[in-house]
Parts: sequence; structure tokens; C-alpha cells
Amino acid sequence: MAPQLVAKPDGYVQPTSFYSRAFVTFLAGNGDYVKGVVGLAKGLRKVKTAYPLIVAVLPDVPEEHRRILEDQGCIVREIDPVYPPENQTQFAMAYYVINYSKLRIWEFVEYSKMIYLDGDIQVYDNIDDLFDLPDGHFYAVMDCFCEKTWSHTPQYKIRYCQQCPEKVKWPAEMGPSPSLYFNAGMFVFEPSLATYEDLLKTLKITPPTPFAEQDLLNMYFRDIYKPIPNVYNLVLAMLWRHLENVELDKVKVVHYCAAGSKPWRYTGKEENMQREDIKMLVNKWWDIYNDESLDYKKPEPVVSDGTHVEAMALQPLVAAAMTEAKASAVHYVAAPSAA
Ligand SMILES: O=c1ccn([C@@H]2O[C@H](COP(=O)(O)OP(=O)(O)O)[C@@H](O)[C@H]2O)c(=O)[nH]1
Ligand SMILES: OC[C@H]1O[C@H](O[C@@H]2[C@@H](O)[C@H](O)[C@@H](O)[C@H](O)[C@@H]2O)[C@H](O)[C@@H](O)[C@H]1O
Ligand SMILES: [Mn+2]
Repeated sequence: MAPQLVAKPDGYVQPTSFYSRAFVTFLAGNGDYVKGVVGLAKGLRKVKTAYPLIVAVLPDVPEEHRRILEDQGCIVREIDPVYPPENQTQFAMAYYVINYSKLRIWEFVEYSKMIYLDGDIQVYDNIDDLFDLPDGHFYAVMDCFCEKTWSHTPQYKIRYCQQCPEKVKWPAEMGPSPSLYFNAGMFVFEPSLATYEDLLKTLKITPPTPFAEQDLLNMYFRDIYKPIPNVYNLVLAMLWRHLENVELDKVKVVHYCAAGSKPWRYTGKEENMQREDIKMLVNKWWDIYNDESLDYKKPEPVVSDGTHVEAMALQPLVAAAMTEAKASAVHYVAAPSAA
């Protein structure tokens, strides 16, 4: 059954899908980040999200890892890499160069609203309400400038952080204080081909910087960026840098981005990794990862009496409808000119 098609203002024929909303994450390489994505898929299932999880994979993600993700109810979509212009930049982490490929998710225009989540994020409470935030803005949580990964910046040098702007004030002689800056491990956005093309065009003329695509996104969306509370993306460094800004029992989303905090690689040896709150959060991640009751179960046939079927169970049907819609979309667009 081909879903109805809707022509959008920019001429794109958009298939109305079962979901015009979805979570999306990004996976590159044949390493252990696939564990992060499996954990994320199970965490989203545990909080009973109504929306699917799309995994944008680079070509170097092996078939075996793609199968593992599909068996966990994910919709796996291959994307082409995006490289920054030739550069001599020292990225904060050498592998950040692959993170520019995240920009491909703006092409996922069969969805009107998406929430991007890094693979090293876990969702511990339902955050579907974020999909209802007003359109036309870019929502994300403010980052912290206090880790040494920020030592290249003027704010780090004067110990200024947007998390406590009163503690060390931005000096007038340094000009206007920096715009609010978000962590790009989690954000609410609206896919759009026009935005996608413009982002790639902007990338081509923007010298790369240490935080790679995160810096580019902050510059690009600066005028429509709206901060959301840090319960939606707890950057772990907040625990030892700005504990006064954190209410751990209210946190819904944890971002395991501090050095040594990736649960699937945790050794406890790095700085801050012996903290009780860090050990608790790493164990919490493993409890979900190891919970077999959270594994995806192939769906029973969709019942005809309208009973709500768990969203993740509809994945394959949605993916099939997408493919069919895209095929008919191509046919539809071709028909008028043939007339
Ligand atoms: O080898 C890698 C490195 C990164 N990533 C993806 O890129 C995201 C951003 O990298 P990371 O989270 O390590 O950056 P951080 O937030 O720790 O600075 C990860 O969450 C993954 O989704 C990946 O798939 N494979
Ligand atoms: O490629 C640039 C990266 O930038 C961000 O990394 C974090 C991480 O490096 C922490 O160690 C820092 O303390 C934090 O501030 C910084 O934002 C995003 O989480 C990640 O998804 C990716 O976009
Ligand atoms: Mn991350």
C-alpha cells in the first residue's frame, strides 16, 4: 500500500510516512561504537519511545554490525562520508574528522522532525515530548568549556564558562561574550534539503576547527539555537565542573563523552573515572545493554483492531513503506512532465 504523497514547497515530494519523526544516530568504522548504538536502541525501547531509531552508517561499517543493529529493531541507512576542506587543523580528537559525516542527516527529509543522539549517549527517561517543540529552531544543551579539550580557546584561557557566566565575567576589552554554544552530541532539528545543501556549501568555505562539525553547527545555527535544560544531555564533565547545575536524579539523557567514560571501554583508570556517580552511570548503561528482556522481538502481525503496536515493532513495515514511497515518489515526480 503506497502511502499518500505530499508535494513540499521546495518541490520535494514527501511521502507521508507512519512517522514523520524519528531518532537518528551515527556509526562509523568497524570498532566497538556499535555497542553504544545497541545500548541506545535498547534504552529507547525501555523508555517506550513512539519513534524509530535510524542509524546513519558510513560505508566502512561491516555487514555484521548492520545486521546486529537491524536485529535490534534499528533502521540502518548508509550515508556517504563528508570531509572538511583540506586543512592543517589539530582536531580536539583526531577521529573528529569523520564527524562531519553527521551532516548527511539533514537529507533525511521523509522525517519532518528528528532528534540526533551520539552513539555514546543513553536515554533513561522518555524524551518524546521534545518532538513537540516549536518548529524553526535548533534545540540542544549548552556545553562546558572547562575541560582541557578547550585549552585552545580564549574562554578557557581566562577560565570563563557559559555554565557560570557570573563566576569569571567576560571582560569587555575582549569584545562581546561568545554566543551560547551547544554540545552536538544531542539536538532536535528539522531535516531539509535546502539546509543540507547550504550546510555543505558553508563547510567548503569554512576552515576546520578543533571541534569539527560541532563548531560548524554552532556557527551555522547560532541565530536559531535555543538552549534546553541539561537533563536532556548531561555532558559528564558537568559532574566535576558545575555540579551545582546538575540534578542527577532528574537527568533523562547521559552523554558518555568524558575521556575514559565510554561504558563499553571503561577501565576506571582515567581522571575522574573513580567517582561514585561515574561508576553508577556506567553500571546503569551496562544494566540496559545486558538486559535481554529489552532485545528486539520480531513483531507479531499488526493486529487489525487498532491496538497500539509497539513502535519499534513497526520498523520493517516503515522501512518497506519508505522504499515503496520513494519509488512511487520518483514515479509521481516523473509523471507530470510526461503529461
Ligand atoms: O569510531 C567512531 C567514533 C565516533 N563515532 C560516532 O561519532 C559520534 C561522536 O564521537 P564521540 O561521541 O566519540 O565524541 P565525543 O562526544 O566523545 O567528543 C559517536 O558518538 C559515534 O556515534 C563512531 O561511530 N565511530
Ligand atoms: O566532533 C566534535 C565532537 O564535539 C563534542 O564533543 C565533546 C567532547 O569532545 C567532550 O570531551 C568535550 O568536553 C565537549 O565539550 C565536546 O563538546 C560532541 O559531543 C561530539 O558528538 C562531537 O560533535
Ligand atoms: Mn559523544
